[in-house]
Amino acid sequence: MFLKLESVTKEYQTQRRFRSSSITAVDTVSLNIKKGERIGLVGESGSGKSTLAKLITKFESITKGEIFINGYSVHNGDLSELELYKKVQLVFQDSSFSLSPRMPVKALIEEPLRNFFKLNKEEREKKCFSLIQKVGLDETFLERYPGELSGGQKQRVCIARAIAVEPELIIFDESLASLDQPAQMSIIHMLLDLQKEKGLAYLFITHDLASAKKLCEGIAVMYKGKIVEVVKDWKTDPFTHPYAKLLFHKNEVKTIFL
Ligand SMILES: Nc1ncnc2c1ncn2[C@@H]1O[C@H](COP(=O)(O)OP(=O)(O)OP(=O)(O)O)[C@@H](O)[C@H]1O
Repeated sequence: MFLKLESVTKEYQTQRRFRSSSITAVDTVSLNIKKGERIGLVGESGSGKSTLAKLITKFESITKGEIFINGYSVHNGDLSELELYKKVQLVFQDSSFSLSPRMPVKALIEEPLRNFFKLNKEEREKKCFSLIQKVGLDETFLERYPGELSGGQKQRVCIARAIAVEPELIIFDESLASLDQPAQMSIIHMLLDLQKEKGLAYLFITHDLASAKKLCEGIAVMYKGKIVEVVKDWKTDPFTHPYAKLLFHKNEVKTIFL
């Protein structure tokens, strides 16, 4: 098993007018993702999806439970930050804040290549060309600066940077939500091709079940901090939990009327 979540809980402490209370954002969640598996994580706003992504990538500390990558504990210090970063990449809804405005796209894509691989200048340039093409942009974009790109183009550069690391898992947290339908579809096709080529695993977080179904075979449904249902193949396995059924039904109705 590549990723294993065992009874993961995250509580946030809040302070209001001298009174402290806690919010359970993620509540005893267990989930497994195999190498090369594509899992959609769906659920309404506030159900704990982003918190779960932050726990897997150690952006947040865990309250209870444990997360394992290839059998190594993420929160108990078995993996260094660098090892974790090399294995798991996280792409946010608006990752453009991570793009330095003073660096051209080429330098931005070269950065992870320099950090993780021993390549000479020529090999690095070749890799940059191939990565920019993989995300559906042509090589002229390599000379541009982030400020000269549209939102969708910036997202593609962020995805190219994530792929450059050659991770085993990419977590997309509403990463395509700000893109129009054709741009979303073209990135989804690119991700499917890439998955076939490299055997990457994806955790695709969204509140839109329809887009999760386009990219993923498995769907995990989150509701009020808990994973209430996991179907390993949504084409054949029925949803049984009432909230998951409602979500699935809403999606069917939306598809019929579109
Ligand atoms: N830093 C924080 N401090 C306190 N509460 C938080 C914090 N971050 C998230 N929460 C709370 O945890 C719960 C889960 O939030 P989270 O962002 O994980 O939900 P989500 O499913 O990703 O929602 P969305 O789809 O709207 O992004 C929410 O009730 C939220 O208000």
